[in-house]
Amino acid sequence: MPSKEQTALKHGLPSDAPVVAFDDVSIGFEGNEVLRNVSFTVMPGETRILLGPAGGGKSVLLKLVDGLLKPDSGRIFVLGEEITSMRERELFQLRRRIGMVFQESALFDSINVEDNVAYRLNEEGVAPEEAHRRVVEALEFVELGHAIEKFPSELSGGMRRRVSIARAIITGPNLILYDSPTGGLDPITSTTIIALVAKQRDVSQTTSLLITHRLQDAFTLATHYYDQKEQRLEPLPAGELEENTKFLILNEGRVVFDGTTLELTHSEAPWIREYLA
Ligand SMILES: Nc1ncnc2c1ncn2[C@@H]1O[C@H](COP(=O)(O)OP(=O)(O)OP(=O)(O)O)[C@@H](O)[C@H]1O
Repeated sequence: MPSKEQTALKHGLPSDAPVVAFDDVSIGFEGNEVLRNVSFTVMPGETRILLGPAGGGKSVLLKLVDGLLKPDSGRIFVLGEEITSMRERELFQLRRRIGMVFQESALFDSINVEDNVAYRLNEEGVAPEEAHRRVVEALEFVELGHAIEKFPSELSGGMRRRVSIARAIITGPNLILYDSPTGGLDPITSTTIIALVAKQRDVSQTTSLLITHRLQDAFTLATHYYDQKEQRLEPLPAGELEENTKFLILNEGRVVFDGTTLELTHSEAPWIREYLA
């Protein structure tokens, strides 16, 4: 396992610098405040799981990280840069280092899997042979090498999610934002997607923020590691927790929990206990 310094170096950051930092961030729409005074940090190599009731502001938070929305107040730092005041051109550069897995996969139905996965490489003008090599590598990472010529309409929901993960990792991002990657999937297929999230965390040490509505997904990530040799999720020894996995829980736009798995499971706060019950 790489050291904290090695993981941070991979992100081009000093080891004590966060990959994402929110400082007193608020945003609202038409008079309704959606996030209120949100502050938290995500360190290099960390997988930060966002939980909370529907409408609590989780997707808005991810869009703020990607610079798709701007806060009304507060400051946001991503990969060492303050993005709050960035112009679109600078944001475009920064987004090249961020992979986004959107809700419902958001694939282009009129082009095949290869072209969907290669989309950002084509935008960047990467040579076709190089793009093909990287698409094959990304599809192999998500165990979908055989589907390269298929169209999205020919794929199952789980396969579509895997294609969207391949598309997000193709540029070798420093940060991945997963918006409900298991939403609408059955429990077995969800576990295959969570295994890929763990693989990115444990094999590539990529920092990520992940929204999920399934506590089961969250606790699987916190109690399992990706075994590269066996190519599957394995439980950590009894009593051990995955130390790079942390939680942020939002309720009605406020942070109601920010901490480790152990702190979460030992929380005495009535709202948290009820939420986890
Ligand atoms: N562009 C927008 N314009 C107006 N309101 C918005 C916009 N984006 C989000 N909202 C509102 O912000 C609130 C929070 O939405 P958000 O999608 O972030 O919640 P969430 O926690 O991700 O919910 P879910 O778990 O259902 O995905 C909702 O009331 C939503 O209607």
